[in-house]
Amino acid sequence: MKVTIVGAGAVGASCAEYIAIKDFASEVVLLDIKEGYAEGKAMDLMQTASLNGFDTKITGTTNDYSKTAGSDICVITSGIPRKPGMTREELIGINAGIVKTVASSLVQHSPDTILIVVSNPMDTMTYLAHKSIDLPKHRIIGMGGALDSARFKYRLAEALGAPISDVDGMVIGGHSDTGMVPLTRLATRNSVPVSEFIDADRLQQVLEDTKVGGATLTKLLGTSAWYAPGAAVSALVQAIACDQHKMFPCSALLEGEYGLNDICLGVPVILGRNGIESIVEIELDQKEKDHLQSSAAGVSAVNGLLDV
Ligand SMILES: NC(=O)c1ccc[n+]([C@@H]2O[C@H](COP(=O)([O-])OP(=O)(O)OC[C@H]3O[C@@H](n4cnc5c(N)ncnc54)[C@H](O)[C@@H]3O)[C@@H](O)[C@H]2O)c1
Ligand SMILES: O=C(O)C[C@H](O)C(=O)O
Repeated sequence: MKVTIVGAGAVGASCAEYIAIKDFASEVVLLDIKEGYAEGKAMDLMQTASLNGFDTKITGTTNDYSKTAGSDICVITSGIPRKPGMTREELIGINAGIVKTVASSLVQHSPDTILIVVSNPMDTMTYLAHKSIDLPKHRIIGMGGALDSARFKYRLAEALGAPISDVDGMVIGGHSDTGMVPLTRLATRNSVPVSEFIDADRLQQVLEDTKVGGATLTKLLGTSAWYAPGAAVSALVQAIACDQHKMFPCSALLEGEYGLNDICLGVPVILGRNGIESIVEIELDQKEKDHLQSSAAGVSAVNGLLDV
């Protein structure tokens, strides 16, 4: 199993580290445009192998796509992160050009790959990948919902005073400060609705904190987060590589599902060796449907800024 990660920055390197520690891939290639950077990150990570007990071979390259040839899975994390006070959508001007070029270079060398898009604004960058390269729709996946759901579970556990392993919950919709749809109605503690443990106001606070999870960290760190994003990407890569058929909310190209068309948006999908094995259509109540529709409208408006 060969995995390429483009962008050896904070998220790309974190993702490579988690993949290596889980030890399911034979090879991880890090590629970056900055001279020597990916080579340095790869060497540093390889010097953790004997300490962390993994056999995954990590190599780095400065923009040489021939080294990525034959990758089973490619991850795009290249591009700029936001600074405090910015939205993800403001990154479109620089990141669209980067994602378009990187995606087509990757597919040129790995025509059978499954592509995971991470760069922001992620739903729009995933849509751009669909529009600009020739891969079947189940092989282009945007990562956002897995991260947002992990943050939702963190906030739920905090509010409930429960261990995180006790709680379950999912965030669908756009990966943006306003577009996320945390499904509070369906969140549980050991199968019991969380509304049995906390009141509506506290649950609303959990929802609001979840939606601004990325912005909160950006304010604290001065740049956007990388540990949980890297872990979330590595979970998707593992689900595909190991054909786990696990369900994650991912940004998928919708063709009628949830009443939406010609848009990439976070919905529950089953991930396996073919990428998106299926899109799961869950029954939403009217309020959730309305939130998903307005989230889609927001993403569509940003997609409209693309030159595709
Ligand atoms: N989808 C998500 O949930 C999620 C989570 C975290 C970060 N992100 C996004 O991921 C992106 C990366 O974030 P980061 O914190 O790792 O940033 P970073 O600045 O640490 O790393 C980005 C790397 O991309 C490289 N790069 C830029 N242009 C390139 C090109 N054309 N080819 C190859 N490499 C190139 C840079 O040299 C840099 O090393 C940002 O757009 C950020 O918003 C998304
Ligand atoms: O918040 C960001 O800009 C980065 C990423 O999308 C995140 O949610 O951490």
